[in-house]
Amino acid sequence: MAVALESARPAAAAVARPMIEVDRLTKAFYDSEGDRVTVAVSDFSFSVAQGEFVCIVGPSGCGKTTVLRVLADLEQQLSGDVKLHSAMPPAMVFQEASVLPWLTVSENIALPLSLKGVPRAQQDARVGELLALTGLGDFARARPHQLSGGMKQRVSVARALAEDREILLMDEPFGALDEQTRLVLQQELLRIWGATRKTVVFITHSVDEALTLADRVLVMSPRPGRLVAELTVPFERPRDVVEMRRDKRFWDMTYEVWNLLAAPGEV
Ligand SMILES: Nc1ncnc2c1ncn2[C@@H]1O[C@H](COP(=O)(O)OP(=O)(O)OP(=O)(O)O)[C@@H](O)[C@H]1O
Repeated sequence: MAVALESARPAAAAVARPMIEVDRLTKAFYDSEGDRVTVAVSDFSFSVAQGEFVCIVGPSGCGKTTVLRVLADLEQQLSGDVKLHSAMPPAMVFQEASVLPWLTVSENIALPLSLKGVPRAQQDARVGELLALTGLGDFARARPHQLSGGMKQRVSVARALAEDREILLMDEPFGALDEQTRLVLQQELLRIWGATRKTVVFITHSVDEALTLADRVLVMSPRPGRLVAELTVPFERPRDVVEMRRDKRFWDMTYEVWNLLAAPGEV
């Protein structure tokens, strides 16, 4: 089954229209003989509204990346219904910064545009905007080996934004970074998201990262991943990633999610 892409709907309907609708998704992986090996995700349903930031948390191996790959139309042989109400396929950011070492920061960011044959002047203008948006202005001509891990990941985010796709899929993008860099990039991502209002699905192992970023957190069970709970995150925006850690509700919710992860029940 291929993921269905739809044309964007008229702006009048754009307030809280669903951008992503997943209905009873089940995905199993088979060995070469066709015998079932692993059911990664089972009967998983959720939706994401336009402009919403949703985080998915769950134990290792519960199928989080599989869900993201399904949304990116990278998986075949699944059951259920997956609809993306966007004219363009989603952009993706992975855990490992996927920058090309022989290209400069600007060239890395411009890559999706140059591959599409976008005229050079347009590329330059877009790259200029993205360098400013992601705080990389001083590093336009640097090559990846001259960058820290956090900066490389900024390049990955900038490149994912280059084509201005409506849906951004992020698979543990800050998972390989130290705690302090992670916090800085969470704040940056919140600012970028505030400026662009993409529809974001963000996977993380970190409960506090999910609560820091998301409008809603989906909690998955151990494999086969099912939806255990769906929590609305009450913190007002714009958020300050440090200040919000002084809020008792933040720790109460952290505790609640940890309890769900420790003893998953069915919704
Ligand atoms: N191509 C594949 N072939 C066979 N099994 C696979 C394949 N991809 C994923 N799996 C299995 O599906 C299950 C879910 O994997 P997935 O990577 O989606 O989990 P995850 O929640 O993202 O894990 P983690 O948090 O550790 O990254 C795992 O048991 C994994 O071994």
